Amino acid sequence: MRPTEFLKSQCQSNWDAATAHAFTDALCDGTLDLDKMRGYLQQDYLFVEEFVRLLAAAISNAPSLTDAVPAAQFLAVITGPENTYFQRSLAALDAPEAEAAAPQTQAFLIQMRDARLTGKYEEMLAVLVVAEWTYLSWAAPQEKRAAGLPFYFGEWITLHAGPGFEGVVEYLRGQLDAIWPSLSDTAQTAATQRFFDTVQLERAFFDAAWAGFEVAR
Ligand SMILES: Cc1ncc(CO)c(N)n1
Repeated sequence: MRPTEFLKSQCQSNWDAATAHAFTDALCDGTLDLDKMRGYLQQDYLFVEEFVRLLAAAISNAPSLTDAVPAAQFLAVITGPENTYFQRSLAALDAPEAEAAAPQTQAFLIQMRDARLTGKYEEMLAVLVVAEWTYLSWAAPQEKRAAGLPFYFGEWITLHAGPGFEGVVEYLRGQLDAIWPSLSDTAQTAATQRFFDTVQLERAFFDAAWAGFEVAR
C-alpha cells in the first residue's frame, strides 16, 4: 500500500468527517446560507495566505527541478485564479476581507507555519497532501453540479476537481510516497503526526464554518 494511502487509512473517521461534510453538501446543493459562505471565505482567505508560504517552502525544498515544477505551477493557480476567486466572491457577497483569524483558522495557520519552519520536506508535504487530497475527495464527485450554481459555489468545486487538480494531488502524494522509505523512524513519526493533525484541523474548520464563523462587515 502507498504510504499516503496507509496514513489516510489510519485516520479514516476524521477523514470521512472532513470529506463528507454538511457544509460542502450544502455548498454543492446551492443551499448553503450566504452568511456561512461569507464567514468561510473570509477565514479561508487567511488560510490561503499562509498556505502560499508553505507551498513556496516545499518548492524550495524539493529535491530537483523536476520535483519542484508541478508545485510551482500549482502555486501559480493559487495566486492566480484561486486568489481572484476569493476577491470576486467576497465582492459578489458584499463582504470585506477578515482581519482576525477565528480559533480554528489560527490553529491551522500555526500548523502550516510550524511545518514550514521545521525545514523538513516530509512535514510540509504531509500538510499539503491532506489539505489538497481532502478537498479533491469532497469536490470531485460533485463536479458536474458546479455549472448550475452561482460562481462563488461552483468555482469552489471546479477549483478542486478535474484532471488538473487530480494531477496536483497525485504529484503531492507521489512526493511523500517517494521519500517515505528513506525517512528515519523519527521523521516518519513526525510526518505521520502532521498528517493526522491536519485531517483533524480540516474537520474542525468545516465544523466551525457549518456552525458559522463570525462574519466581518
Ligand atoms: C482549510 C482549507 N483546507 C484546504 C484547502 C484547499 O487548499 C482550503 N482552501 N482550505
